[in-house]
Amino acid sequence: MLLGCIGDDFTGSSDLGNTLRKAGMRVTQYVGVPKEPAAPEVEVGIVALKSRTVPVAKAVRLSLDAADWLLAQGCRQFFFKYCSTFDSTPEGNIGPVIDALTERLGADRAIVCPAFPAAGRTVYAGHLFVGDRLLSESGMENHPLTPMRDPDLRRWLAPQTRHPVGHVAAREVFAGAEAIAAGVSREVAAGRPLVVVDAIRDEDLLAIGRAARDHRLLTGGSGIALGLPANFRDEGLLAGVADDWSAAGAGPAVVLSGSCSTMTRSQVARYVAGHPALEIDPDDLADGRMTAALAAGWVRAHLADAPLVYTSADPDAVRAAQERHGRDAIAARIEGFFAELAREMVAAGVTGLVTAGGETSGAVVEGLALQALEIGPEIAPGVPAVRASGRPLWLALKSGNFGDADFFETALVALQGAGR
Ligand SMILES: Nc1ncnc2c1ncn2[C@@H]1O[C@H](COP(=O)(O)OP(=O)(O)OP(=O)(O)O)[C@@H](O)[C@H]1O
Ligand SMILES: O=C(O)[C@@H](O)C(=O)CO
Repeated sequence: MLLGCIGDDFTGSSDLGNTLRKAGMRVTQYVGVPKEPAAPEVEVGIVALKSRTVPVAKAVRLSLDAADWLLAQGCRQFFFKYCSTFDSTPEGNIGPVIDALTERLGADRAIVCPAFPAAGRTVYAGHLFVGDRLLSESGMENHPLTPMRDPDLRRWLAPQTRHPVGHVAAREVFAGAEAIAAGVSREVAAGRPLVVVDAIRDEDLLAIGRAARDHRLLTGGSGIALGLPANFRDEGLLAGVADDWSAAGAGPAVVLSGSCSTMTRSQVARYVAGHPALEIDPDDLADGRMTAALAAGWVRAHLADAPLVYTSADPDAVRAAQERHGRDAIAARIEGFFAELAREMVAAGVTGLVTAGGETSGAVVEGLALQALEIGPEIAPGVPAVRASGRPLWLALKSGNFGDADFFETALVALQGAGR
């Protein structure tokens, strides 16, 4: 294994896997820290954690366990993947995890760059933009768990870390890899080892990747991984990605959506117009009127038409459900429902699963006790098809904000083949 990655959620981890596979590396995503060594052909191992919004100490412990396993696999470079919208609070978890990883890995510097231009996330003058809006005016200021109220990454990260935060500005990035490397070294020499680096185009990310050739640790969104495979290729270390994806699952497929993001809700609305769909009311789950067994019966009756089961709802409905049942309690109930439903579906012969939402996808993948996912071809920016190792199951784990309105249909074609 050459590159060891730690992802703070499941969909984000497959987003990173997508970038690295497209650039020519053999990628496996692990569901939590594996107990066994990796297969010898794996060039990139991504340990996917559910650590974005857990208490700081737990996020640090999980991330260090992942780092130890990746160290044992012989990785020479490490990557901490967080969200391209820098989802965190003044307490963490991005800063504390970077601090802990720099120490454990003996890294004297860590680039901080959530830019992902293909998804509209850019960093300029140390500020994070979503499309043409500052992060703090993009809707992310209302995020239920990690409201992002300051777009200045240097200011947002400062209270989260023990280290001063530096900056390499766009004009240095535009000057290319050497200028970026010099800029980072200047910041480190000045006592600012966590360095926010501007990036607004893929070519900036490629240059950052070249500049970071010898960095022990990088941190960011999937974007700055774009330039890393070329470094390994230059050294003749890559075997090339096997092109064996044609064997996608021929069995039935199901879409499960627990994401309530604006994009997912428009995807649900589009899909409902042409497919059987079952909307789950959280109140019914809470009082037992709806169960995974009942929903599974409905799904089995519609299996030929790739049915959708969803709890996706607008912010007012979500807020009301949270007030009635408690935010964490209702989330746990819904996630448990999807996990059990997925188990029933796989037992019923489903070979394709599309899941929407990071927490939802994490619950499903953990509920199915999948241990490793091979990263396959891209379905949409940030979303690859993945195959469960050793099982006849193909999945698409979609982050809340990713994909266009037709995403579910597009994903089913990718998972089941063009013949569906
Ligand atoms: N109708 C609802 N009412 C209350 N909570 C809900 C409802 N539907 C889903 N949830 C919960 O909201 C959370 C949605 O988070 P999830 O990570 O799955 O989606 P997301 O935040 O849109 O995606 P991402 O993290 O990839 O951006 C889950 O914990 C889910 O259980
Ligand atoms: O970086 C992103 O935006 C995604 O991979 C993600 O982590 C969303 O949860």
